[in-house]
Amino acid sequence: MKLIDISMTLSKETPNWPGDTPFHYEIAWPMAESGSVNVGKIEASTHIGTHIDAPFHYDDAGQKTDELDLNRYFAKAAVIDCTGLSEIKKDHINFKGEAVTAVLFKTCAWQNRQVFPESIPVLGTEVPAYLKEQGINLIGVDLPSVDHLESKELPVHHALYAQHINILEGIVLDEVEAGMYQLIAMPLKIKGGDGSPVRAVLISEK
Ligand SMILES: Nc1ccccc1C(=O)C[C@H](N)C(=O)O
Ligand SMILES: [Zn+2]
Ligand SMILES: [Zn+2]
Repeated sequence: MKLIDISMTLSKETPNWPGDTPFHYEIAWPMAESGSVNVGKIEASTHIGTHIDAPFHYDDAGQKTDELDLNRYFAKAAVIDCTGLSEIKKDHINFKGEAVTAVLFKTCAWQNRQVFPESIPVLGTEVPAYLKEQGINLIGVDLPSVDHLESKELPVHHALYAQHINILEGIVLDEVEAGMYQLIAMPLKIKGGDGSPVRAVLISEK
């Protein structure tokens, strides 16, 4: 069984959403002071790097990070190659395989992970209803958002939410072939949270 890491590295080079809290790590209590151990301290937006959005991120009444159903993040997942598309339409979505509950879109549109992208491909607003019909309850993108970066209305976030589909953002799929995998991407149990960084991995079904 081979794990494929599809997570971004968290460091001071990890680009944050413009204006949001950057990632910061420091050794707050070095061994020389504590006498026994190095102890670190972290600060960051909950939407840093590879992360999930809790529905509370886009709806005040939505589910919080600690209330999420973890089954969704331990899922049979189809990776779909959408390289070069500026809008992903439902015709691009073809996967075979039973009991698939997650679809991961490989766009390869965010190559340099040390810089926040200027523009990104988006999902067509008809895609969520189609995915729901296929039994999907989680989608993932190799991008910092499922909507246009300037969007304030977040039509795709809301269209997914209306279909009870959760969102995983910032995965790295450049080296991953289209096909079927087991996905594991567990959010931290942050009480009242609006999202969480995750360590996302795939296990090949082959
Ligand atoms: N961190 C932010 C700060 C301000 C405005 C949006 C964001 C976002 O994170 C939006 C993005 N669609 C996201 O869910 O990750
Ligand atoms: Zn997010
Ligand atoms: Zn989002």
